[in-house]
Amino acid sequence: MPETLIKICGLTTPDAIDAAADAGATHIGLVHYKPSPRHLSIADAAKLRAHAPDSVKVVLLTVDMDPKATAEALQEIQPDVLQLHGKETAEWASLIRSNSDLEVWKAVGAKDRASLEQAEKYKGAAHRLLFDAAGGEMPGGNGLLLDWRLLMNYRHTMDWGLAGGLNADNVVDAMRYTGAPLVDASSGVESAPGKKDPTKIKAFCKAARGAMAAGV
Ligand SMILES: O=C(O)c1ccccc1NCC(=O)[C@H](O)[C@H](O)COP(=O)(O)O
Repeated sequence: MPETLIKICGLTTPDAIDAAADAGATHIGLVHYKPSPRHLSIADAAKLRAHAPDSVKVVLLTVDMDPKATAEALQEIQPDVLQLHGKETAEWASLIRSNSDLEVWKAVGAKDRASLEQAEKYKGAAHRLLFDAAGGEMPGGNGLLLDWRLLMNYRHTMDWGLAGGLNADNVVDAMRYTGAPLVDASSGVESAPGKKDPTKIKAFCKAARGAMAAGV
């Protein structure tokens, strides 16, 4: 059985990266989006990227960033994954994919089955879909729970992941109901918006890894 991937998103300090890596996260997310409480400048994201150990893959998150600025950010930060969290088209995802060695992920607000089906247009353009709760104030990181029933028995045609309001208390049920191969948490492992809590990160990773080991 493949390992469930665990992404801790919106990290802003070296200590938080260490906490995620030590807890067994497979991916860490760095947000470059000015309105977010987790926003990092390109220079700060590059410093944190350099701090990240080889055991974790670094995911850079952008929102509708123009192609030139995206290319500059990728050059500077050298992430392993680019997560497009706005209204980026499949053509745009495909262009990035074909011009880089990056994994490209597309976040999709899952509000009904039709939104899942529409996301299939990213097949071949993005490597993975990240289903997140729709309708928050910000494009992501809202701590809103996605209705897992939408994903139950859904026949996925692409690699995918589950985000939206996950925390140590609900991640096992989320995995059980949806069979998610990747779980992603941000607000649920914070003590305040933008402030990651090492204890909550540890508890989240422990719960997800425990569920994985139990074959959930
Ligand atoms: O985290 C942010 O502040 C953010 C801002 C703008 C776009 C995306 C953002 N985060 C994306 C993520 O991958 C989050 O982990 C995901 O939306 C889940 O967040 P949460 O519901 O808070 O766990």
